[in-house]
Amino acid sequence: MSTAFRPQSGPVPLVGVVADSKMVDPHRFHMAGEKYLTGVVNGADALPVIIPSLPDPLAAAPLLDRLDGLLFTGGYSNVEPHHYEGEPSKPGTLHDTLRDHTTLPLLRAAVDAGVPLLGICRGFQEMNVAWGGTLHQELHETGLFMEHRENKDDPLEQQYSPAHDVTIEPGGLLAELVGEGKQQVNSLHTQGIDRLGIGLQVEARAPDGLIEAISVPDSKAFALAVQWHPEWKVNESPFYLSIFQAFGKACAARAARR
Ligand SMILES: N[C@@H](CCC(=O)NCCCC(=O)O)C(=O)O
Repeated sequence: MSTAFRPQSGPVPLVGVVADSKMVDPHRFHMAGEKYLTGVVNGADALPVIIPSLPDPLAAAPLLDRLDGLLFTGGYSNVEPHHYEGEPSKPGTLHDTLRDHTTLPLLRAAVDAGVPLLGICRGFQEMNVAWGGTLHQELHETGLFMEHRENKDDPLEQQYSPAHDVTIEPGGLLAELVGEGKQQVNSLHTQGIDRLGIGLQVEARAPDGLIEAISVPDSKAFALAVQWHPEWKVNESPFYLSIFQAFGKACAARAARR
């Protein structure tokens, strides 16, 4: 599937994609995974722009004025536990302080401003924390859940292949999109929702009861976050594609109001 942007009727939505901050040799870079960018192009029919996680975070208002949507991506780093009064991370845990400082306030600001947003994996966990929820830091050590991690030694295709069902909860955005019932999703995460954020709605659960998708029911605009990775070969899964298309439709509606 070409990633060349397909012309469409109406103004082209501009979608901000949050960046991970990483040191490459002596310099700090701000990066977003390619599959998120192509997911925005091929799944949401929109133009992606990377939003840096600067030491002095960008002011939200002028940014949100210019954006038609925001994608909060997955990432190997974990939200720092002090953001949810969690126990200190295990030694060697990867964090991204700058990303946390950008995304946690930006999520709230985007909902307040009526900017559509989609959260994926780490972005899903950020939404829960931004709404006052907490995380299990090592799901596999709780004894409460099945294995949700990928095997990093497997080929990527296998890591991102369907791993378990999720049951779509009645009355939410996902139920509107695909109906209640079960959907197959991939699973590449060590952490997960413990206490649900205040005012968030559960959209889907794994067979072990773990919350796998949430939304902000009182948001003026589309505000959904999922623990799995719908950006992975988005055009090859009707379920994954329906999520990005619903997000893209909300972004296009904002663009059309400009
Ligand atoms: N670090 C968190 C979130 C996991 C996550 O986002 N994994 C995907 C990383 C690679 C990608 O962007 O696809 C956790 O471990 O729960």
